Amino acid sequence: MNSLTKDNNNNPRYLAVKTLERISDGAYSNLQINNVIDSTKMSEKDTRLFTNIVYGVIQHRLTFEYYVSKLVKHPGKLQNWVKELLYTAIYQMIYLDKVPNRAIFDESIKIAKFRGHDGIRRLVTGVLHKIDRDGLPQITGMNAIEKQSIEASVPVWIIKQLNNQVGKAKTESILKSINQPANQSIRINIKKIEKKALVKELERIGFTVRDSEVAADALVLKDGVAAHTALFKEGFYTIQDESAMLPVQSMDIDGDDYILDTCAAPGGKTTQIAEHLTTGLVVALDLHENKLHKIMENAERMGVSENVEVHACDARKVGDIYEDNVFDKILVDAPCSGLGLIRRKPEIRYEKSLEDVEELAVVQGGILDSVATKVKVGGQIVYSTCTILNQENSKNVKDFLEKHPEFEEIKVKTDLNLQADRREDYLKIFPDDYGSDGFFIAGFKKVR
Ligand SMILES: C[S@@+](CC[C@H](N)C(=O)[O-])C[C@H]1O[C@@H](n2cnc3c(N)ncnc32)[C@H](O)[C@@H]1O
Repeated sequence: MNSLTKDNNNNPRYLAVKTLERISDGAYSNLQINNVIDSTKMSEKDTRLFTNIVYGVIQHRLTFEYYVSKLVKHPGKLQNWVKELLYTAIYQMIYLDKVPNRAIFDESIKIAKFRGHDGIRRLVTGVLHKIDRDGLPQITGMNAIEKQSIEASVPVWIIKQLNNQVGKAKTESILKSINQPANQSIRINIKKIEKKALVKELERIGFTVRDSEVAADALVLKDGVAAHTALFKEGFYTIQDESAMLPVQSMDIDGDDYILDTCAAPGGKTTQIAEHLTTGLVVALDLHENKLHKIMENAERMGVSENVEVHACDARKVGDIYEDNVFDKILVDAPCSGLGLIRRKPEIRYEKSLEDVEELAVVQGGILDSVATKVKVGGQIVYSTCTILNQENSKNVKDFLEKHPEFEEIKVKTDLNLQADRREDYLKIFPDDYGSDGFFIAGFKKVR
């Protein structure tokens, strides 16, 4: 175990507290975590512990805030880093079976002493010993939704929306599933390698590999980091959630199609489209010019750059650039609140509000309206989001069909025929359905 030195550069618990302070000030968790991993010399084991603690505390933040509010006399007066330190200790005590409480206490008290003064050391020691002696405080004295919110660490407004839209039992099941670890899934580059051969290679270098229940070209990996292999660098696969593979699957692409991908960065779906093209082209747009290089980098790594063109453009203004009726297919993988990614990006739940959801729905509707004239008669638009609330999903489908009688909704098909007996044409995947991200996909055909 690391002991605290003056710079603490390699101590996973100390770094976790610092990283959590930055994230609670608004920094992105994945960027902060990657920065710390890249700029320090932690062992693989300590890197895993560091990442685990940071994500774990973010996932359970509301629960831990509640506990600390009951365990100290003046929670409002605690400095941020002391709160984060207590949360990291509580997380380890509850969720990390292999770490003995004694080690958690010693390390946490050392950090308290190093960063604070004797009073803080005494406070941290007192809180941890109280938990050890009496257990964690009961979550009581509030209504059922507030209790659910604290237990699952999900804001009340999200629970209320879900209760109204999918019912209490489904909401409960979603809440239970979102604090589980996310799957590590990859999409096979069908232009470069067959599934059987890739599985063999991955197993040879130590991965445990299984088929996905969601997407035929996906594999779910354990026991290694998919982004660190030569196979990844050489473009034999890319890292993508299983549900995120479904919008392109539903597009039924022909090799010579001319396709518009309106919200394309970092290019997960652009490269998937390009893998199906021979002489065809996918035009990938994104509002942010500085993100375009990511799309091309991915296309080059995957060996499909000849079939990809990129432009910076607000998708609500495609009318200024493209003629009407030119594209065979259009993908609108819209900017959204991302609530379907709650497992992979745990802080999303605290950052988004109902107002954001409503504002994003207006942007999404604007993009759909703007691309409607650009697809050929007989062509298709696929609309997708990685969120699970109706405002950004089925409501947009309904509004689009009302405004655009020249389109008909078509049933979304997937390679593995998911939810084949559903009543709706669109496909909704919730995070508890298969353990993949929540996603929404709808398809429209231009009939006149
Ligand atoms: C859900 S992400 C796209 C993910 C991408 N399709 C993939 O599979 O890798 C949405 C993207 O839309 C971009 N965006 C946001 N507003 C936009 C707009 N008005 N026009 C075009 N792109 C936009 C964002 O920069 C972001 O990269």
